Amino acid sequence: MTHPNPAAPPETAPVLQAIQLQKHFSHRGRGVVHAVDDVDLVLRHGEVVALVGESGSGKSTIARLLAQLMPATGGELRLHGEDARVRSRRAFRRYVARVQLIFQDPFGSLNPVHTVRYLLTRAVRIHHGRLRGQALEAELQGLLERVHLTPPERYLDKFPHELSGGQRQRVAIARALAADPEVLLADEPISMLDVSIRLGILNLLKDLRDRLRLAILYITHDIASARYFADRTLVMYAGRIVETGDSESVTQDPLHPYTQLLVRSAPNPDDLADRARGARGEAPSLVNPPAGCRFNPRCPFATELCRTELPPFAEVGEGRTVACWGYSDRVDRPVLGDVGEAYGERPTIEVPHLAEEPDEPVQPSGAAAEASVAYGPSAEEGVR
Ligand SMILES: Nc1ncnc2c1ncn2[C@@H]1O[C@H](COP(=O)(O)OP(=O)(O)OP(=O)(O)O)[C@@H](O)[C@H]1O
Repeated sequence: MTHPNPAAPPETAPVLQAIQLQKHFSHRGRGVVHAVDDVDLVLRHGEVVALVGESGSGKSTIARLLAQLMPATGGELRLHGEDARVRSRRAFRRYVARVQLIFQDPFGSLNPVHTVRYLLTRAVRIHHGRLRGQALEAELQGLLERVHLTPPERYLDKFPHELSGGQRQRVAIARALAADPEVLLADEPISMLDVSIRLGILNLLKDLRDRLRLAILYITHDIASARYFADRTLVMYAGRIVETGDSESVTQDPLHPYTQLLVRSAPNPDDLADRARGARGEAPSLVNPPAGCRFNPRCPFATELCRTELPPFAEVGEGRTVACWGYSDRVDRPVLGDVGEAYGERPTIEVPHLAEEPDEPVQPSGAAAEASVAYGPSAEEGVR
C-alpha cells in the first residue's frame, strides 16, 4: 500500500474541511443543547491542528461529526473540496478509509477477546480485501513497525490486556493506519495514558505526520501539549471557536481572554475550573448559552456589547484570528485590561508533564470509553 495518494491535491490544499459546522442536540424535549456552532476548520496533509478547550466545550462532538458517526444539524463537510456527507453504508466505508478516528481509551477501543493479529487482520481486510499468507504477514508487520512496536512478532499474538496503555494506543493507531487514511482524528489520545509515556505517543503521531503526510486533528484540554505537538491551534469555548493561529503564537501570546485563562491553567488543566470558578463563575449551560460572546459571564473585561452581540472574527497578524470585541475595528471596542490581575500569575508553558520514559506494561484500568468502539471491530462489523 502506498501513501500519499498520487492523485492527492498539492500539499497545502485542504484535505478535510468543516464549514460553519453546527450540532444541536435535543435535550429530553426540554430545549436544545448548542454543542457546536459555526465551526470552521481545515485539515491539510502533513499538518497537526489542535482543538483545545475545557471539558464540555464541544471537542468530541466535532470529532464525531468529522468522523460522520452522527449527522450535523448544519454546515458542510468537504473532503478534497467535495461534499463529503455520507448517505449510505458504502459511502461511509469509503469515507472511513480516508478519515480514521483514534480514541482516548485504547483499552475500551480494542476488543479484549482478540489478539493484535486478529484486530489488525480485520482492519486490513475491511479496507484492502482478502490478503493472505506472506502478503498479509508482511502487511501486519509493517503496520506494527510503523508504530514502533518492534520486533513485530513480539506483539502480534498478544491480547490487549498483555500490553501497556501506550502499546495499546500504538496498536489502535496501527489499526487506523491499516486503512491507509489521509486524516487521523485523535480525540484526547494521551489523556488516559500514564504521564511518563504521553510524549512517546505524541512523537509517534508527529512522525506519522511527517512520514505519511497525514492530516491530524489533535483534540485536547491540555494547551501545553498543543504547543509542543500542533502546527496550528484552535481554541474552543462553549461550542464556538474563539481563537486560531500558529500554536506558538496562540500559546505564548494568547489574545482572547479565554485563551489567556486556559494558558494560565497550564500545565495542570484541571486547575482551570477552580481558578476560573473562584474568579468568574462556571462555564455556561449550552441549553441556554449566554447571548453575545459566550465567554462574557466569565470575562473580566466584558461590556454591554459583549453581552448582546456575537463578536466576529478579527484578523490579528499573520494567520491569526480572534473572536473578541476587544480586537474588532467595527465598533468602540472594550479595553482589555490586565489579565494577570484577573486570573493570577502566568506559568511558563513547558512539557515536563509529558516526559518520555520506557513504556512498561501496566494492568488494564478496566475503564471503557463511551462509544469508543465506533471505529473498532464491532462498528466495522456494523457497516459491512
Ligand atoms: N448525545 C448527546 N445528547 C445531548 N447532549 C450531548 C450529547 N453529546 C454531547 N452533548 C453535550 O454537548 C456538549 C459538548 O460535549 P462534548 O463531549 O463534545 O465536549 P468535550 O469538549 O469533548 O468535553 P470532554 O472533554 O469532557 O469530552 C456538552 O454539553 C454535552 O453534554
